[in-house]
Amino acid sequence: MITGSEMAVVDANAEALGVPRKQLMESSGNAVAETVREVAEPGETVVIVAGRGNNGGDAFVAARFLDEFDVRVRLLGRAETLTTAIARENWEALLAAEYDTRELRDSTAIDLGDADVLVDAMLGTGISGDLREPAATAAAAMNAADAPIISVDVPSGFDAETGTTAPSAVEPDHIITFHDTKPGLTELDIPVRVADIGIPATAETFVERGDLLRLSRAAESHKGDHGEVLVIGGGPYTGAPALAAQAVLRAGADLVKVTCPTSVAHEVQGYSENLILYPMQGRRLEPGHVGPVMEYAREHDTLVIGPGLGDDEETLEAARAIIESYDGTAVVDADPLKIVPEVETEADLICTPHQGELTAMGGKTAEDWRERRDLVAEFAADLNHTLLVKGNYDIVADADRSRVSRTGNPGMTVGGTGDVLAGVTGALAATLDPFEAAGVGAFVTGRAGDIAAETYGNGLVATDLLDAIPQAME
Ligand SMILES: NC(=O)C1=CN([C@@H]2O[C@H](COP(=O)(O)OP(=O)(O)OC[C@H]3O[C@@H](n4cnc5c(N)ncnc54)[C@H](O)[C@@H]3O)[C@@H](O)[C@H]2O)[C@H](O)CC1
Ligand SMILES: [K+]
Repeated sequence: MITGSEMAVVDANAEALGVPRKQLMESSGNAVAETVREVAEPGETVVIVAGRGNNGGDAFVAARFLDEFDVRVRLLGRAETLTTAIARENWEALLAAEYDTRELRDSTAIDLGDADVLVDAMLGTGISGDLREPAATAAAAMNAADAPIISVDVPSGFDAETGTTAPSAVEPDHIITFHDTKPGLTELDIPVRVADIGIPATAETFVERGDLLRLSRAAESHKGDHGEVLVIGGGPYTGAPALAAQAVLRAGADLVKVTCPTSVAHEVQGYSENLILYPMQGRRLEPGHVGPVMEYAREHDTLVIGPGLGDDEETLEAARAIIESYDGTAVVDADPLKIVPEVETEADLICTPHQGELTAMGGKTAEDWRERRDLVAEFAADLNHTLLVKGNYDIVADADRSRVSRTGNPGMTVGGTGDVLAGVTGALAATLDPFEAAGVGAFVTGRAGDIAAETYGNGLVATDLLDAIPQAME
């Protein structure tokens, strides 16, 4: 089962993998035509009611595939109002070949009188709200007609996000849906056929450009609140927390604060005047810092804990206390990763180990990415946290899902790119769920590395990635 918005991601990912939407539409339309052939008898009249988007586009393709079949096809639609280029191209192909197309200007005068079969291609996954005119009147006319109705993808008026049906919706007798069934569709108790439209399986496995659609959706639902992130890092390594914090800002968070030992505060500040510091007395994180750090932590949407902290025993003890008393989303990177398998916490952790850190945590790795993905997924389920395992293919998994991101390049083995990844992921986790944040974080950071490599090749450094993050998120 797949929701309408998830379908849009997969669809755009298919395009990124070289299978453009117009090609998918060709398969969709073919499948619609096949269903019509099953429902209609030779010599009958099939009336297709087409909407303005790609749902209508599917029907235009279907009309072309039905040309050789012994039925009369009449197509009702409004060419000048089509909203997508591929629907328009398929409409124009019908006009050029002189198919029987008719303008549907006024659906109060819709004439379905001689139809033996109706095809409902008005609205698919692109619907928002109840049916508006002229679709509502056309739906009523179709429902009132005697002919069986075939709905394309979903009944027009059905919301593939929530699985709810508008009162004015088309009431079909058959549904031909694409790629996978949609939530609530089978509960309608109408025969549903699912057509394979040639979307590569990896359009759902790989994080690709389509996944960036999640960013605009998150921006809409969070209405201007892009999150506040606290980075807890620094000690033996001074640059790491500063890199992570700058990555947080580049990835679009509203505010970042860094809590780091006073011994490195000056250096962290030196990286950027945009960073706000909460210094902790001393040279490294210690158990005595936990109280005040937790107070800061509660004021933020997400934490990034680990960059540059080091592996001193007391530091790890403090890190453990912080993670155990936190209940939001936290990205855990570098040395504190090794304590994750033993921590008990309400927090949602996104752990970002490289292969070595993964094995130190007790996880397993393999040469083949599919095997590695399965091993990481198993380990994520054991931990009950999200894992983002860095490598030439980054593997992201939580207790029940896994994804693979293929962006990035060998130049990124330079120090500091992991800190950037932790920051980007921490920023994204303020508006996305942890699994999505990890997937998009891996994709965006690798893509920023690819953009940086265009200029610097193998000589790229972590700060080059920072500048490329906004472009990598487009
Ligand atoms: N996902 C895939 O892989 C493929 C899906 N295909 C088909 O495309 C539709 C979705 O197409 P889209 O253009 O996004 O939207 P729709 O055609 O469903 O509708 C958009 C159209 O409708 C107008 N509109 C929105 N809400 C309403 C309303 N409440 N009342 C009236 N009109 C409304 C809006 O303004 C637009 O003009 C999917 O379902 C599949 O059928 C392709 O085949 C490619 C592969
Ligand atoms: K439809």
